[in-house]
Amino acid sequence: METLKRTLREAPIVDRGEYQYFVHPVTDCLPEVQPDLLREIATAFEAVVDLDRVDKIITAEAMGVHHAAALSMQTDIPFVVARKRAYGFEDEVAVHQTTGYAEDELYINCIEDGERLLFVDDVYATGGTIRAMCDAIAETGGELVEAAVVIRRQTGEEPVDLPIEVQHLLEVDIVDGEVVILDDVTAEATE
Ligand SMILES: O=P(O)(O)OC[C@H]1O[C@H](OP(=O)(O)OP(=O)(O)O)[C@H](O)[C@@H]1O
Ligand SMILES: Nc1nc2[nH]cnc2c(=O)[nH]1
Repeated sequence: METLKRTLREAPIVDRGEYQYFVHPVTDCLPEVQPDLLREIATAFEAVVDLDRVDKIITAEAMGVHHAAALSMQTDIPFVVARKRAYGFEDEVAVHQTTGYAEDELYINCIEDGERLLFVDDVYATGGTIRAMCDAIAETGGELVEAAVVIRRQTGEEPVDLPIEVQHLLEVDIVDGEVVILDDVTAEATE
């Protein structure tokens, strides 16, 4: 995780209302996304998730998509995206997403009954997005068996209760205007 850690420590911080927000290729596709960073992350996901029991990867638009695509290419497991746009397919399930700074509607399509799913995302902060995804996935007929994010972002508040353990690759906080790495859970698994 050396590239990820180095680039996070260098990440610009912007204010989003009360919320301090780091800007990084993992979470914003800015500055530019380097292919070696995507590979590093996909390889680390392979090390911390039991992929043998996963039929399909699911992610949330927009900033989970590049991670799901990289992991899909590396594992040959297909992926779908919970989109911010409704398609109106018969089995579409709506997700009401609440984060620390916004609310949105997402829509899940194209999950088959009994499919075992891995939820992948860029970051987990309040847990609002994962909570909403868990509830909605339960309505699709699919089974959420694994969940993993690149970055666990501390917010100073307890995250919401979740029905599944969420793996993360790095845990970070923002202290005095800089990203601080609190935990690298992949250190033993990948190095
Ligand atoms: O744990 P939470 O507080 O729910 O925050 C995490 C969510 O916030 C971001 O999505 P956002 O809604 O900002 O949309 P984006 O992916 O389009 O940036 C991120 O991609 C996660 O999905
Ligand atoms: N880009 C970005 N997304 C977030 N989602 C939750 N916290 C953050 C953050 O600090 N930066």
